Amino acid sequence: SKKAKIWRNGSTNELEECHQLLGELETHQDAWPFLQPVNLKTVPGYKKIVKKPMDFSTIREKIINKQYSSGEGFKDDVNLVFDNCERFNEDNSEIGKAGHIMRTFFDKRWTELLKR
Ligand SMILES: Cc1ncccc1N[C@@H](C)c1cnc2ccsc2c1
Repeated sequence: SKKAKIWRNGSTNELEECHQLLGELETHQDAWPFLQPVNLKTVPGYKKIVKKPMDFSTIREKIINKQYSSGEGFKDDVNLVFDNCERFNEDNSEIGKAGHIMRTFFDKRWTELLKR
């Protein structure tokens, strides 16, 4: 059978690890642009430019509703948040800068999570 991935704390419950990491993302000081879905009615162009909107509250709902079968699906949605941010926002804008900071933070914690 597929070898169980052993996570940082020895748990094989990777979705619990993802839930904990989501909490760290949500409480990060630079998380504010990503906490709720972008309002497609009030942000001009967003609906057309960003094909698959994603945000931390939607990811939380998906964890709670067991819509992720593995940590990979969680990781892909978190990266979608940051990819959408780069697509729509200038790198040197307030939101663009927050996205780069949050992506760097996530990448570091994700790597730590995958180490024994
Ligand atoms: C992540 C993102 N990308 C593009 C546009 C918006 C957003 N975030 C929303 C919450 C948002 C919506 N409105 C404002 C107004 C000032 S910052 C901010 C942030």
